Amino acid sequence: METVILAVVIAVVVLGVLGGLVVGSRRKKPLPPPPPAAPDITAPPAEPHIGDEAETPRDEPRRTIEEVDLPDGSTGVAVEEPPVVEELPPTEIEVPEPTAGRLVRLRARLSRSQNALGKGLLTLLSREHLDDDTWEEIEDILLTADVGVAPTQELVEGLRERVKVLGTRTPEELRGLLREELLKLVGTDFDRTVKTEPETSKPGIVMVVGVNGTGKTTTTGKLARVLVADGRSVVLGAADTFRAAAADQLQTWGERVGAHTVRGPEGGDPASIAFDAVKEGKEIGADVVLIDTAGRLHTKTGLMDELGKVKRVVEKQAPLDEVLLVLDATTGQNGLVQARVFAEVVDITGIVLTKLDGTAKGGIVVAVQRELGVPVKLVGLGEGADDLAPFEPEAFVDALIGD
Ligand SMILES: Nc1nc2c(ncn2[C@@H]2O[C@H](COP(=O)(O)OP(=O)(O)OP(=O)(O)O)[C@@H](O)[C@H]2O)c(=O)[nH]1
Repeated sequence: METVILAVVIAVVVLGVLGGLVVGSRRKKPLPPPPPAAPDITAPPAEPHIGDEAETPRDEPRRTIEEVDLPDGSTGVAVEEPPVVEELPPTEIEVPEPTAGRLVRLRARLSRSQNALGKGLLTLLSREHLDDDTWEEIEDILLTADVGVAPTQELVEGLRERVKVLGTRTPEELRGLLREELLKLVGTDFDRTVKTEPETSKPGIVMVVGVNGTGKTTTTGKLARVLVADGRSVVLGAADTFRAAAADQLQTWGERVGAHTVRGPEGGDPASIAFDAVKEGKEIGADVVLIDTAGRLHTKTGLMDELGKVKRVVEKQAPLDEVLLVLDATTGQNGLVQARVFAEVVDITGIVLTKLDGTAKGGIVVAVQRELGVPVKLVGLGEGADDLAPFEPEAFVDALIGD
């Protein structure tokens, strides 16, 4: 019996020792490194290029928002916040520059472009002997500046007479003489205010006309700024339905100063848009309605008739206070022919000479007033928003002859 017990004990001890050895050796063995996880290879996303369409995944049919399961909060998956769409701030209303003294402010542009006229005349007049040749040169300078034949002769005669009476001349005296004679030509008696305050009831109605590309839309926009600067409220009528971008262009001008634009479909009837603009101006109690019309060649009878119709339709509601003819000063004498035809179709009451900053032909101011008997009321002296100035003869002549 004892032998059996002993044998069992020995067997247990031997088994225990063997088991311990095996476990111990397992503990000491370093574990082999785990096999590297198979890399999840996906093609790198290609950089999108400007104009690329965003692709929809091809294997997933499109789902509507109702079909998309929202993750329930219990899964612990972080729910991404929807992106916050920032509201665009409303277009900021600009405060246009005051209109008073704009021409003086823009004088440098005028003098730069008109230098040849004033400086040339002064140089010639300063010659010791003013012989016939010199007077002819003076005439040439005036004609080159598009003053026109009759006004040129008047000016030369006037100067000749006064220089003779004066005898010896100082530069200051000559400048004074020339200034007076030029002022006579430009005219100081015209009423150059843009009529926007009707005697009976509001609003004042202004229509802007002219051939293509003279600057009508730009001028209408700038004029809205002039009026807003003077404290008036404005409605714009985009009756240029011919040029696709014209209504947008006008509306942008309007938005900048808080003026509403009445517009219609592209290619629509300009007369009905003009009518609606005046109607709206009346309804909201605006001070002025400015109507921009499409550019048209004075030689196209059909288009000129259409312009007459726009005027007549507007006048069913109230008479027009101003019909402004926009002339591009760089076209010089060609503008006169246009002016004549436009004046026949719609009574022109004022002239806007644009692009005077880019031409030495400032004499056109004189010529066009003579041609129509209508004053230049505004001049465009650049592409900037406030580069439209009420025309002031003194400031204009001073810019021509310099200080
Ligand atoms: N330098 C200069 N450019 C001007 C002036 N006035 C207008 N322009 C430019 O002339 C170009 C034509 O102006 P718009 O106002 O589009 O001409 P538009 O008469 O309405 O043109 P249509 O509708 O096609 O007949 C634009 O580039 C204007 O910026 C100005 O006084 N000086």
